[in-house]
Amino acid sequence: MGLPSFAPSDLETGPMSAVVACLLALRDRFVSHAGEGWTCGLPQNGRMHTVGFPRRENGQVTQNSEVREDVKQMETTLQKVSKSPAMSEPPSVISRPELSSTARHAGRNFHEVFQLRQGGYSDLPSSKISDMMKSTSLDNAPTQSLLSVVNGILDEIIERKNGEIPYHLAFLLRKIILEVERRISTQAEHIRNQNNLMKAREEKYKSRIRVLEALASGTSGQIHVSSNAANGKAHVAAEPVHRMKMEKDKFEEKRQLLEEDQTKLTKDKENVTTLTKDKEDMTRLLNDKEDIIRLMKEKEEMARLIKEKEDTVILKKGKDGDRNQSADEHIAKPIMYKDELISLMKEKENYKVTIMKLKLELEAMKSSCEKSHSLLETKNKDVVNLLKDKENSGNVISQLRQELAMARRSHETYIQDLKTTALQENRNFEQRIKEVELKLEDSTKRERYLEELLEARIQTWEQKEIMLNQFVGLQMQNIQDLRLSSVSIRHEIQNCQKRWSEELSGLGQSLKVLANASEKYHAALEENRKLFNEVQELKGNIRVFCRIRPFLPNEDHKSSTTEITGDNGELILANPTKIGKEGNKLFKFNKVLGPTTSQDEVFRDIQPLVRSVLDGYNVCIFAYGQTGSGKTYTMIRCVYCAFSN
Ligand SMILES: Nc1ncnc2c1ncn2[C@@H]1O[C@H](COP(=O)(O)OP(=O)(O)OP(=O)(O)O)[C@@H](O)[C@H]1O
Repeated sequence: MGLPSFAPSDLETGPMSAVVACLLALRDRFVSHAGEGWTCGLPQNGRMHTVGFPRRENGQVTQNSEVREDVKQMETTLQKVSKSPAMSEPPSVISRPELSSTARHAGRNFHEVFQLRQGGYSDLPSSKISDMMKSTSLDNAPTQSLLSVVNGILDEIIERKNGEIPYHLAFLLRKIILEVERRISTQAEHIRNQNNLMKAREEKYKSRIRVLEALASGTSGQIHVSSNAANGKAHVAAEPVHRMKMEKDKFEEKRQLLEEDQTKLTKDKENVTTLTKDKEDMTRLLNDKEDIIRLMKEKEEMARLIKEKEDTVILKKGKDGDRNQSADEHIAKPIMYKDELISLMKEKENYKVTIMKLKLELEAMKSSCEKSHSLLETKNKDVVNLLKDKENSGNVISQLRQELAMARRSHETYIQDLKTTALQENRNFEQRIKEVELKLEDSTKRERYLEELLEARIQTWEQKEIMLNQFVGLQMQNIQDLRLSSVSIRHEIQNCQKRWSEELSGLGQSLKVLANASEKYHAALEENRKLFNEVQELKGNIRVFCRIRPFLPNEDHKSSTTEITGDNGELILANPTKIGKEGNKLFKFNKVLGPTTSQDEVFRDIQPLVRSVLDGYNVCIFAYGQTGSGKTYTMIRCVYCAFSN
């Protein structure tokens, strides 16, 4: 049987699975040794058989095919266990309080049994080993104890010269190896989960840093808004307080998350410590294997010594042959040497077989050790990477803590500002409350005054309503009276209308009579006018009147004399200073108006001319005479009388 080969890619992608495969190969190797009928000897041709592990049932050994089925079943179970997330946590790190005491007790029992043993493992009673093989004992036993047990059993196998191994011990070895495989696979899964957790945590920290940056940039804006709000609008002041509470809650949540992360990191650190211990155990196992190799070398040395002894025996045999030829009394000695030789030959054969077997085991163990060593180196690198990740995480955490402290300081400053603003706002609120209370008192007083006024006005309006009702009643009565009177008036109007219509008809007839009379009057008037104008024409179109002004008070009455002879318009002027015709001059006019003629008499002569003007005739009147003779006096009077009439 050859050990499984591992590609570098396998080592990179799944070092834990490679370790599991290696241990499985080791297990199969041991099982194959044990499967050769309770005594695990090598065949004569030196080849290893892949024989399954036999089981004892009712004192009989079962067939190898059944054993192989069991082995396959166990391998399948092992794969399931290594892949199962429920089994990913090793029992050594179980933290449940109800199991911890039981686990400690079982682990102590296991350790006591396998460390404080008397003699070899094969000397232990099968009942005790079966007790130890119970799932609780193996599950709760420390890994170091398990490895030491494996080491002890391997030592015992090597020490046994014939390679025999008891069934129960081989089964125990197999179970322990399975348990170790399961733990290693669980650790691998755990490390993988830790890697994923670290990546997720890194993403979370990055997102938190972004959130903190956003908060740091948004906080100043909020302060600015709150300061603006504090200037005038008091009702907005409650909003910053609410926002402050929300910010505080957010910081509390972040703090809790950071504490949880710190706890998780502490757990990771503990897991890394456990892994480091496991690594140390594996290193110790490797050292033990090196001791095995050293023992193998010693065995080789021993074989060499046996060969030398054999050579010595052969030489002795040659000497004894010479002695047989020389003496008969020494017959018994060769027989004794022969028996000794036969036994030595048998022993030599056994040693040869053992040496061959050990050589093969040594080679297999060497290769497995090398692979285990490379796997351990890979694991060591993983552990180093994990430690580096842890350091980086620590740096990130310290950086985040610093940022958190800065954010906390800024938050405290912001809270302080908000408190100051809140105090100021409270003062403003108190002042406003006082003002509002004063206004409320004023409004209460005013309300009372208004209520009283309202009551008075209601009473007044009630009185007015009563009066109005009375007035309305009176008015209604008056309306009734008026209606009655209006009916009577209507009757009267109708009677009047009848009378008026009758009178109008009478007036119409009178008007017709008057119109006829008027027409006749106008006709007579026209005729009269014609006759008047004809009279005027007959009187003369050009008429000359002479008016004699009386002497004014400052004039001499004896300077001139006038004499009017009659109404025929003749006038004689007498000048006493002159004789003859020169002393009496006769003038003839249409009419002569004397000094005693009044203005009305003058107008009486002019009035027909005025009527002719109104009838449409052109008339011209002008005055002629000496300055101061009385022209203006006469004309003004005539015009005045004409317009006045
Ligand atoms: N018939 C009269 N009776 C009394 N007084 C008269 C009469 N006629 C004229 N007088 C008086 O004679 C005066 C002169 O009259 P009037 O001014 O009319 O003269 P006259 O001719 O218009 O003068 P003149 O050419 O300068 O304008 C006035 O004081 C006026 O009162």
